Amino acid sequence: MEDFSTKPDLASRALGGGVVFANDEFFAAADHLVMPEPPTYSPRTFDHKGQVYDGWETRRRRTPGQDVAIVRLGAPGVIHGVDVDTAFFTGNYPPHASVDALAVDGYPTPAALQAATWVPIVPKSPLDGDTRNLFPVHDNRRFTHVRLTIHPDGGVARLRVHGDVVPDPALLPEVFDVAALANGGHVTGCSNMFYGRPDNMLQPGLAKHMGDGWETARRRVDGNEWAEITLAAPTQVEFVDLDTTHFKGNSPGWASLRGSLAGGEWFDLLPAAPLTPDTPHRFPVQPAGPADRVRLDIIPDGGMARLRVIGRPDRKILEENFQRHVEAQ
Ligand SMILES: NC(=O)NC(NC(N)=O)C(=O)[O-]
Repeated sequence: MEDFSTKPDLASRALGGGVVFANDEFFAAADHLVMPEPPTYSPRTFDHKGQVYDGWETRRRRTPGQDVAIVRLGAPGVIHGVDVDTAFFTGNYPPHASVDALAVDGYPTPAALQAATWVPIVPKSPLDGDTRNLFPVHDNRRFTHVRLTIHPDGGVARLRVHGDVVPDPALLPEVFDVAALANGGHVTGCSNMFYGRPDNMLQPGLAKHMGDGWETARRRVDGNEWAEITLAAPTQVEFVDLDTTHFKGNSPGWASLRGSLAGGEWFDLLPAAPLTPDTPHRFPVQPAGPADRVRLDIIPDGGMARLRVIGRPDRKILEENFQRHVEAQ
């Protein structure tokens, strides 16, 4: 079985995910649940409420019940697994958790979300403290929200909701970035990710710092490093952005981009071009037929903050993909 935790985190704040409701945040705010950075801990650090935690922490319950937090996914999609990470919660982690999901249009209020009928995706399950707790999910439907319930109370550092983004074509323009995670692009392979994961390149906005991009180790043998990205749909590519921002002493010397359709031969979208450190390059692409996959070669190695593949995707395929995951609802 494929390791679901390598798939994008649909709940991540990096994609615009957010906590829209929590019934109790006495010790620590539920907003921490969706932060993209790994959780941290500083022992014997107290604020006015108690020990400071990088997570969501409720008070000790003195009445029966559970605590809940509702998360709006940054990018709606099919959920392949959930990680309830209790990092640093030792004497105060919840002994059990369950997760439900919901598909809803528009921008519902917290009250409407609480009143909705949720679909169980992880039944009430035991948790371990101070560790990731991974639960596979088998449901082919596209969801927009998740609800974490902790039984009866305690602290959770992060809630990661790993899956495949399924964008709503009705909300997408004719021409857009078909490599963006938010639009359904995703990494399907890479030669080296020593310092930074290649799917960082597909995150929205400008890279915050060097750690927010794809970075390889220094290559000491012949050849070059590469990453392969599956696009949102077969696309006529018009522009490619290769952004080396923050990579000053470790930008690739050159880069090329090739495309392929339906597993066919690779063809050039951008023949090897020299790159400048710390620069958001934009290259026009000569129409060369549609591609549903691209391969970025960085020569010989280095870092890339962002990769954008801007083009005109096949609307019919976007629509079919969307319908496949909403029909079941
Ligand atoms: N030492 C603690 O962590 N105590 C309490 N939590 C905080 N945040 O102080 C508790 O009751 O779980």
